[in-house]
Amino acid sequence: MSDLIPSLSELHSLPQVQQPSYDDPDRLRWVVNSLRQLPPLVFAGECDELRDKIALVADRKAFMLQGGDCAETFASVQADNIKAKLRVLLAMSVVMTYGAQLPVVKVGRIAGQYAKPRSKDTETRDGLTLPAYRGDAVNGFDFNDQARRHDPDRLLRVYNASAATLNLVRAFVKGGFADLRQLHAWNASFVKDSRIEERYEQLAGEIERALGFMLACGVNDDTLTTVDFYASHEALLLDYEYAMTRIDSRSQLPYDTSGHMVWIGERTRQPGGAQVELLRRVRNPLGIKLGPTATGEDALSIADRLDPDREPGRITFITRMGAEHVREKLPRIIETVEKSGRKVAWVCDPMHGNTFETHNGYKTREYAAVVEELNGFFDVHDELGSWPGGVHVELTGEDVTECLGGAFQLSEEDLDSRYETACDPRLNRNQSLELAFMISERLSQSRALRREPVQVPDWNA
Ligand SMILES: O=C[C@H](O)[C@H](O)COP(=O)(O)O
Ligand SMILES: C=C(OP(=O)(O)O)C(=O)O
Repeated sequence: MSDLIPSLSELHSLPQVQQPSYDDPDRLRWVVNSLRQLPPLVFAGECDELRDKIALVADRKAFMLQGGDCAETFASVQADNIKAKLRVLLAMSVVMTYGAQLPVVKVGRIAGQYAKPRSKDTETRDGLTLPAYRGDAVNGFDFNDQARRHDPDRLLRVYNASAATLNLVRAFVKGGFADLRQLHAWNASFVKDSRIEERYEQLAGEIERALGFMLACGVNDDTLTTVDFYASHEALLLDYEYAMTRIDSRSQLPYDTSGHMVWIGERTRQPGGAQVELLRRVRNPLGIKLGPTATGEDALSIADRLDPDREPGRITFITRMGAEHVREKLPRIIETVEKSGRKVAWVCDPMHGNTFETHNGYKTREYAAVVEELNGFFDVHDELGSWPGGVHVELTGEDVTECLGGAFQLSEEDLDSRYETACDPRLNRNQSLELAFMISERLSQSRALRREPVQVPDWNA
């Protein structure tokens, strides 16, 4: 492609984990070449714009909300589903922006989140062992031989599903759906728990009055009617991410055009590994997951590899320690990184360290543990004087029953009624909104602790 990017065979010669094993290399080659002919899904300039916004997060001037499905599926690429996800993310961001008086950078786990790293390569049911489901990008969810085969043609379906999703997302966020005057409409048939509903309706009413005042004063610009929304996913599959990497015609630099922001997972963040080798060459803003076994030195060594020039907004550390470990493990990591002089965005993923299996066999998370990890995250940052820059959550706009607790006190027995995730349990729309109120309170406290005046960054500066 260019000497700025290693060839696919060079990439595959590096240590790598969590990759599919395809049985037809010719077909894979054909798929990769076909993908390389297709237009980029996102534009380099949009990735730069997001990097600038994340730089504001690292600089304490904004908060980041990153959320969406654990695993998107081809079957769920439907208008209602995408709209519901967007609606919950927009409602959460309004709650946080208004409550904490801080701009919120909105990033979906969307339009590309189709590949999953797994703990085990296989799954056994009733004595039959088959390859584990690795996301629709790799194989099918159904438990039979044919579905579980790793099929390279699925990468083309990922491209098409991502393009269709992005197209609708762009239309929604720029075409009137995200108009702040629609706040009540986003809520129609939404929050059903009376406590949260009351809070949301009260907040929407206050914002409506404030907007009315602004409009009466003659303030009427795009910021009230449209939002900037970005797409992100885990850059897990080397073949796909390589095929989507393009040289930007403006800067002559490579960008992974499969999403605005891509992240490296907890299982694939080896500094000498293939994912890091590819992503260190592309210009996108990058997320790096850090679990409870990560040290401050690990964090620094991967950051040095991915971002030797310490470019503002390039690195977001997404910490997912688990509620049990966050207060013990996180401080050392933050201290080591901050002492090095690096400025990164610190984002809390309160989901991935808090997964367990119930007696009735469901993989789940307790809403209380999610809140507890977030409280630990805020407490640690408040104590160290660093900035709790964002949250990364697995959620859906539907009323699923996948995580326990929350406003409706979902119990293990309730999981049976709407457990629909293809991989890990997601917060439903009520739990998500409830979490947004909790975050907005903690954010206000963090800002008050620092006695920071309200600052409105100039996104376009
Ligand atoms: O989303 C993260 C991982 O893909 C997921 O937690 C792995 O789940 P597993 O342990 O069931 O394989
Ligand atoms: C796999 C994921 O997380 P982690 O790498 O932190 O386990 C994920 O966010 O989908």
